[in-house]
Amino acid sequence: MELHVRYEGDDDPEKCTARKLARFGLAELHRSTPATPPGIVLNPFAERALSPADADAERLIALDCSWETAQEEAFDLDGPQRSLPFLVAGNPVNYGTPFQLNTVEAFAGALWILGESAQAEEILSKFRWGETFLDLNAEPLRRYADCADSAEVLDVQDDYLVD
Ligand SMILES: C[S@@+](CC[C@H](N)C(=O)[O-])C[C@H]1O[C@@H](n2cnc3c(N)ncnc32)[C@H](O)[C@@H]1O
Repeated sequence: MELHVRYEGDDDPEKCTARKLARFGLAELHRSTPATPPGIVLNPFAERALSPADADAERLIALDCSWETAQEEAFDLDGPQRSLPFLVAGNPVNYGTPFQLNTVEAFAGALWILGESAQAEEILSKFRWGETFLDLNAEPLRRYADCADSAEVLDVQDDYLVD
């Protein structure tokens, strides 16, 4: 699966996971919206959750920006918009926070759900906390990857949401 990033460049470049993926040739950065190719857009505001029904996609697109500037309109990129279901961050900046993943975690979670677990492990292997993300989310990822569609993914997600 090709991984593409609309790169805003407003976050700490030293900690930016998208830049690191690009350095290893594991993702491609695009500095403008028109330059970003179409694909499944990983958008936390999207109504439809990513599911194995999206597995025929050729590309995943993330928006790498700070969470302060990650407003809904910033995700206006070409392609079907999908949110990731309940998963928690394993990185030191947002450890344990649900739904607010960094770019490599969002790609890895999406790849796992789409049946591309080897690629998920490959991209996370470049980060010392990468395995933590998979350890923390092992059960939900397995269950989401077994779903048929977005509605089933949301049903599974309900098991992890506390009232
Ligand atoms: C806001 S940026 C922050 C990136 C961070 N600066 C880094 O270095 O990785 C994270 C991106 O990952 C994707 N993402 C994170 N959590 C998500 C979720 N719950 N659903 C869909 N996409 C998500 C989105 O594309 C989002 O813009």
